[in-house]
Formats: sequence, C-alpha cells, structure tokens
Amino acid sequence: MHNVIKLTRASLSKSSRCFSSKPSSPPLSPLLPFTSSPSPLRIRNICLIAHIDHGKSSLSSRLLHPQTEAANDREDIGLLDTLSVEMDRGITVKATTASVIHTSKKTNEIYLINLFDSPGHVDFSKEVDRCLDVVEGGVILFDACQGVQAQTVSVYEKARKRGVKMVPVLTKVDMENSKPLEICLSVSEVFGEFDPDEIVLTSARENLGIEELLEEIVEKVPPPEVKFGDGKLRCRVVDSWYEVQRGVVCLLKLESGQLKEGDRVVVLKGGGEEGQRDSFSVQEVGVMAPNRFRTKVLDENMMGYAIIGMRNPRQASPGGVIVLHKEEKEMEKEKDDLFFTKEEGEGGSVLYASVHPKEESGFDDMVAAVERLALNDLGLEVSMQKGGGGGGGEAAGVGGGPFLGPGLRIGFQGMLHVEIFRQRLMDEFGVEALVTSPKVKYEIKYLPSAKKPRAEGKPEIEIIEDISNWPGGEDKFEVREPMVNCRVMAPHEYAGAIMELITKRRGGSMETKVIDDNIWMFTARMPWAEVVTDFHDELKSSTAGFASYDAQIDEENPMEKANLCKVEILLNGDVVDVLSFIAHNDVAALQGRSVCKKLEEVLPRQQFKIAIQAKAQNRIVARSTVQPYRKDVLVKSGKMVGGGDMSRKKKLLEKQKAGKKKMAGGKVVLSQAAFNSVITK
Ligand SMILES: Nc1nc2c(ncn2[C@@H]2O[C@H](COP(=O)(O)OP(=O)(O)OP(=O)(O)O)[C@@H](O)[C@H]2O)c(=O)[nH]1
Repeated sequence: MHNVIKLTRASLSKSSRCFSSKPSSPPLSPLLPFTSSPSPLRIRNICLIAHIDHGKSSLSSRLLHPQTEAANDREDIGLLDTLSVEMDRGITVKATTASVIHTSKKTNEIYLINLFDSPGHVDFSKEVDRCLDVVEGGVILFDACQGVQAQTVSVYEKARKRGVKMVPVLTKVDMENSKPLEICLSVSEVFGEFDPDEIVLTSARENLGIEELLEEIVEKVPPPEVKFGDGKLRCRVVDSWYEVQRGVVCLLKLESGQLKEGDRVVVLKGGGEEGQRDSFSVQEVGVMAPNRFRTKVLDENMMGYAIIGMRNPRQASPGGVIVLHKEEKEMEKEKDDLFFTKEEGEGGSVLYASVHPKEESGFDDMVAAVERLALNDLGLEVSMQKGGGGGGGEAAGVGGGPFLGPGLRIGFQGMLHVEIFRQRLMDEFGVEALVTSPKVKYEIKYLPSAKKPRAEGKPEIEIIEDISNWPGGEDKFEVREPMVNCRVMAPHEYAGAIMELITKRRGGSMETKVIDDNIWMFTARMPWAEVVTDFHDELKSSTAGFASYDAQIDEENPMEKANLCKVEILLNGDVVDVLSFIAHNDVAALQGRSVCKKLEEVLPRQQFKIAIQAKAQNRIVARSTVQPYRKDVLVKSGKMVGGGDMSRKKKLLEKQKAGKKKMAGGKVVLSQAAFNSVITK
C-alpha cells in the first residue's frame, strides 16, 4: 500500500500530523544534467483537472514550491497564473506547464514531472483537451467542501475517453467546513472507480499532502510510451506564444529524437508544401520550471520550450510538428500520422461576433494583436481574408455599417471567453475593441417558394453565423438551432427552481439522478442560445449559489428545428444588424421591448433625438426614445436673451429647431454597453 493517508475518522481528526510538512524534492538547478536527458521511465506527464476554483493553480504552485525562488509560505503565490487577466480575476484561462523534480522516498529515484495547470471554466475547455492530449496522467481534484460538481464530471469523462490514468485528490481539507470523509465516499460512489482510501487529502494553503501526492503520481501514472524507435526528431507543438524580444516561443513535446540548439528545423503543418517551408535555426531550448530554464538540449519524451527565431505567429500554431530540416522529405510522408491535434481554424467555435477597433484608424493594429492572441488562444476562430481590406493592411475585415468601422468576424467558446478576449487585447496589446453581441450559428433550410424561387446555384441549406445574412421576408425557410446537453448539480431542495428554469429556457428530455443524500443531478437537452448568455447567473441566483452547470454540444444530434425569428433593432429608422438578434417567436416582442428599454438607458445622448424601435415578424413591437440634450437658447451668460422681445425669442427657438432637424441624420455612437444590452435581453 502506498503512503496515502488512510481515510478514517481518527486519521482525519489528526490530519495535520499525518501529512508531511514539505516535499523533499531538491531545487531544480543542481539537477540540470538530469533535466536534459532523463530516462523516459522516470518522466511523468500530468494535468491537473477539476471544476472551477477547486484549487488546481494553488496545488500546482505548491507542487512547484520547493524549486522556485518564491520562498513564500503561502500557496496562492499564483506561480502559473501569470497573465494579468488571470491575476485580476483569480481564474485560470490559459493552461500552463512546469516541470517538477521529485526524488521518490520509496525508490530513491529522481523523477521529472511535467505538469499542466488547466483552466476550470467550461469556456476554456479547449485548453483542457489540449493538455489531456499530451499527458498520460490526470490529477483530478475535488474541493473538500463542495465535492463533485458538474464540470468535474465533464473533465473526468474527457480524461477517461483518452485513457488518461487518474489520481484522485481532495483539496482544501484545512477549511473549517470541509467534509473529507463524506466527499470521499460521494466521489467513490459517483465515479465507481476511486477507492475512498486512495484519495489523497491535500491543502495547498497548509502545505499538506504534497509529498504523498508526488509519490502517488510517480507510482500510478505510467511513463510516456516510446512511439517511434528510429531516433528521428518529431516535436509536437503543444502551445506557443509571442514575445516582443524573442518572437514566437513554442512549448513542445518531443515524441521522438533530440532537439539541440543550433539544429535547423521546419514546422510541418497542414497547409505548407515540402521545399516551400521556411527553415529556422534553434536558438534556445529548455524546460519550464515554471520560468524558462535553459538546458540546450531536449530529449525524447521531454516537454520544454524552444525559441527558433520565428516572427510570424501563424507558422507555429498548436497542432504543428517540428522536424529536422534535413529530414523534412522523409517526415512529409508520415504527415498524416503526425498531426496529433486539430489545426487552427478548426476551433469548433460556438459563438460568433464581430470585433471592431474603438477608433477606425486602429484596424491594422487590432488585426496584428488578434493574430498574436489567436496563437495563444486555441478557442478563438479568426477569419483573416487576404486582400485590400478595411484598414488597408493584409487582412480584410467585415464592414461595420454606418455605426462601426471595419472589423473581424471571430468565433468564441462562450461569454466569459469574449470578455477575457477583450481584456487580453487591452492588457497585453493596448488595443481597445468593441465586440458586438455574440450569436450562435443557425442552419437555414430554404423551402420551395412560388413568390421567390431560389436562385440557380444557391444552396438549399445555409449556415448563418452573421445575422445580417438572415433570409428576407419573401423567403420561405425553416430554422434549426444548435443544441447542448446540459448538466446541473445542486442540493435537492432546489429541484423545483432548477426544473422551472430549464423549462423556461426551452429545455427538454429532462432527467434527474440522485448523486448522494444531498446532491441531485439534472440533465436536459437545451438550445445553446438559451444557455450561453445568462443561464448561469439565473441558475446561481435561484439556488443561492449552490448549483454548478456544464454544457457540451450534442455531438450526435447537434441541431434542432425551432420557431425563431429575427428581431431587428432600428435607430432613427435604420436597421442596425449589430444590435439585432434572434428570438423564439413566443418571446420576440417581449425581448424586443426589453432591448429597446436597455438601449434607451445606455445609448449616449446626442444633440438630436434617437428613436429606437424593435421589429419582429414584419411589425414594430417596441419603441423608445433617447431625448436630445436640450440647450436653453433663451439664456445667455445667465441672462434672458431679448428681454421682453417675443419675436427675437421665437426666432431663436425656430433656429434651434431647424438645426436639430438638420442633425437628425447624425451618427449614433455605439458603445460596448449597447452590445451588452442585447446579450442579456
Ligand atoms: N483554504 C484553502 N483555500 C484554498 C486552497 N487551495 C485553494 N484555495 C483557494 O480557493 C480559491 C481557488 O483556488 P485556485 O487555485 O485559483 O483554483 P483553480 O481550480 O485553479 O481555479 P480555476 O483555474 O480558475 O478553475 C482561491 O481563493 C484559493 O486561495 C486550500 O488548500 N485551502
């Protein structure tokens, strides 16, 4: 039996004595020679997975703690959450990796553990997929107070599907309201594969159970498989990011061979052809610990970084494979087997919006920033078309109509992803962007119509992710919308509220499962458009914050027919597509009214009146007005103009009226707040 704490009430009550106080791993620097050529048998690749906020980053930092210079006794030093958006919001949005050296007390062997700290929020689950694709082990965390949550089940399923060996861990056992025994029993019951005795009890805050966890990892997780026995270089690009000084930095997993500084390499990617690819000279390689630690060589099965003098971010997107230039021809033949992950552009986005620079002149800068950000954010799907374009640069944007400058169409993974994107553009590149209210994509099936027959060559079925392409009034058509399988977990006393909410949001095929004495799980098939916006907020408020949810695209049956219509928003009589939205026929008028009301509150007042209208199914369903600034032309420097001269006063008022009439065609300024009003409806 390994040295995992035996889970008994007695052991729990004296838990602090059961845990060793600090891991005994030595600092990284004396082990430099080892890090450059470890035996694959002593490498472990793992990913920490869990529901949001269950303590992945804190535990990762604690695992790294002995070898970092941050000799700080607190766990929340956030060693791996380094983006400013992560520090600001206290969440992980980007999976990060670091290598930990661990000397096993049992075998006295030194191990190199490459760990990924993955994000917990469902919007960043592409990051979790990317990590699970390159590891053999997953440390699955359960919060000792909250236990199994909806996203835990989903990450467990992802890991199970990939055959990743899981090490179960309870976190935050130091908390006063923690219920380790209860939660361990519940975990074992829900997943049916973890023995409660095997679950490692940890506290990143109190530095408990860390040594035991490291021992469990080296004991349970298998070493990486040796896939190619020919010693030729094949490096998988796991991640990459752009640094102003050094250009593109790639995070690599060496599937085979050895990568040395000075090697000449090429990146095989789907698009490039043999002989046409740029070759690069490897300038620096090393491991992440968690900062860059130069080793000059990376060996088979290691994970580390490489700087190869690349400046164009598009050349090294995740999914590519780095091979030696002299072996390019040979590797070209294996190309199809070498592409391990999806290529850029196949992000499977679920929400689409157009993104515009706040100042029209900033389009080219925005394009460059988005391009760099997309390298590092797998969930983004950017359509960059070559050619003239709105800003005169390389990328052609989408037109913003009379209200916005040129922009880019971008696919996102969810609403939080949109927010994080905007903030990262600002924090990391100083670019302020406006993101229109994101929409899901719809499938339009055109039906035969005598009034407006389909033009020759036009497809019967169209996918629409930009609602300015929504069919016109004369077209006969059916709409299908994307569906998700939604899972909600909450204490059973909220069952009524949860069922009501799911029904209100057009959920169907609802099922309920009892997880333990307290928690029930609700599953339902729901329209994605109903879930992606504020479902989470409403769920939290109707369950006093206790419910957790997770939604996955229904792969088997992704679209379903629905009675939907476009609600057009008009400003001073002009249809503004970037504010228009799609609604179910039953609530179109209601939502139109709500958006008009909200726009009235957020549209900045002008010198002229702004008439806001909502139009659905060929009729105006709502209207409201933003009143203009009213300047009292009869008062000048605090004094009444013209004294008792009525004709002078009349003249001034008429002049003002004429001026306003002239300005009525003025430009309404759209702010981010205006787009947000459409999101929440
Ligand atoms: N008391 C206590 N609090 C902890 C412990 N570990 C983490 N926390 C707190 O729990 C919160 C979430 O911790 P994180 O480590 O950011 O959780 P996470 O799973 O990485 O979060 P995401 O990556 O955003 O999903 C923070 O406020 C931590 O300070 C622990 O062992 N004990």
